[in-house]
This record gives sequence, structure tokens and C-alpha cells, in this order.
Amino acid sequence: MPVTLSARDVTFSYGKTEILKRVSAAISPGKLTALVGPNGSGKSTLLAALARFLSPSSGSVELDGRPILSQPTKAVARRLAILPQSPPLPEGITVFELVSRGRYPHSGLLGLWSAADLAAIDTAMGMTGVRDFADRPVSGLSGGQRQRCWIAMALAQETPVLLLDEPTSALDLRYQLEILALLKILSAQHGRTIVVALHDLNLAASHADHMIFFREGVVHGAGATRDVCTATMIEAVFDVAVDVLVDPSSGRQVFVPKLPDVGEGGRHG
Ligand SMILES: Nc1ncnc2c1ncn2[C@@H]1O[C@H](COP(=O)(O)OP(=O)(O)OP(=O)(O)O)[C@@H](O)[C@H]1O
Repeated sequence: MPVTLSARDVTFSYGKTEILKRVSAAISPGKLTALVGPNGSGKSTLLAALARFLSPSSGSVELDGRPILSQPTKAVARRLAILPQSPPLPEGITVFELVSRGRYPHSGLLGLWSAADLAAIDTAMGMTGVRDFADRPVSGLSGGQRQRCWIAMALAQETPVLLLDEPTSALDLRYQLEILALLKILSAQHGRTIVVALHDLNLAASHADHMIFFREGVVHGAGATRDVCTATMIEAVFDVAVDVLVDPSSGRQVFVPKLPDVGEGGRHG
């Protein structure tokens, strides 16, 4: 039975400001879902609520049909991993040590690594291309290399549900594509349920099975990518006009923002 995750009428405020406004979303099991929306629209807040990092002022998040807040932390961590946007880096930690933290929910009383733990750590480092750095301090790596270590940590947790907040933001083009391809494989071939907040709409549209368009704490549209990712939806959510082109080699739709008219000097100067 796949793990199910859903938000039901979730409202959350920081002080008097309502950030999530009666959000309902059923995350499709075994699919890759992209969460997209403007800066400050509440994507990170929604992911944090889905991961029980914060408790809604009303409504509830349910994991396997039961309120996530009523379930033990370690039991949740065996089924759901989250990679926040800018997690704090423990001082002096090596790549291996960071990635191995993903195994804590699986560790026994003595906290020793089993062969299964070591295999999961090694596989996660291999999938994200950080195995060569295993013994180096994470703080001495580039931003993109560091990002891949964090992704490896989340993968090492080997949870059926994976939430990632802008995991490709610091990555070069090759690794953006590799990480998205990896997430796609994890969902399509291994049945993992993945929600990823992304800013690159074309990356999202070309990889995600489902998309959630979010604006000002409200779900504007959700469903299969081919149904919801339209120029009309993008314009409504981002206030940016787009042209839709068809990539001749793949037949995929590509969304190209219409540039504001800044005059000849502005465009070339
Ligand atoms: N700890 C906090 N205290 C007060 N307000 C916060 C806090 N964290 C976030 N906010 C506010 O909540 C709103 C939603 O923020 P959130 O980070 O969820 O948006 P986002 O869609 O993930 O944005 P981005 O695309 O820029 O990462 C923003 O207005 C932000 O300023």
C-alpha cells in the first residue's frame, strides 16, 4: 500500500498574516509533483506543514489517513523526508557524516550503522555524485556540491515520501537535469511519492507528472501537468505573459516569457 499524504483545509499564520489559506491538496502516491508559485506565495510553508514542521491553526495534514501531528516523530521520519531550502550546516561535518544523518530514523538504540545503513549512504552518495568527496568537510565544497550532499542525506533516509524545497536552486544545468531525472526515476520506477518546489517552470513541466500552482497561500490549480500547466495558468499565477512553443525534437511544450518592452537601448545596451 503506498503512503498517502494530504492537506485538508490547512490554514497557517505568522502573527496576524495568514500564509496558508484553507489549503487542500492530495499528493498523488508514486508520482512526482511540482509545487510552483511566486516568491513568498507559501510553498516552503506548505512543505513544512506537510512534513509536520509546523502545526496549522486549523485543518490538518494526514499521513496514511491519520493526522500527522498525532504520529510519533521517528515513525513519520521513516516514511517522510524533507529537504528544507537552507538547512543549517553542522560545523565541521564531513560529507559522509552529513549523508549518514539521513539514517537516524532507522538506527537502533546503540546508533551503530548496519550494513543496510552503509549501503543506503553509499547509494545516496553515488546517485548524487558526491561519493568522491565523502571524507571532505561539507563547508569546503561549492554551493552546488553542498546542495547535492543535502539531497543525498534526504535520499539516504529511504522514505516512501520525499519533499524537497528548491533542490536545484544552486545547481548548474547538468546537475539540475540529473537531479530532476533522478527524482523522476525514484517516482516512476521505485514508486516514491515526491513533492518538489521549483522555480524553473520548464524544468517542472518537463519532469513532473502533476503540478500544484500556488499563489498567495491558495491553490490556484492542481492536476496532471498536461492539464494544468497552461499559458493561462502561468499568467494568472505569475502575472507574466508567456508564449507556448513546441520543442521540435521532443514535442514538449516550452513556456517562454514575453519580455517587457524596454526599448532598443535597454535590450541591447
Ligand atoms: N519565520 C517566519 N516568520 C514570519 N514570516 C515568515 C516566516 N517564514 C516565512 N514567512 C513569510 O511567509 C510568506 C511565505 O513564505 P514562504 O517561504 O513559504 O514562501 P515561498 O513561496 O516558499 O517563497 P520563495 O519562492 O521565495 O522561497 C512570506 O511572506 C514570508 O515572508
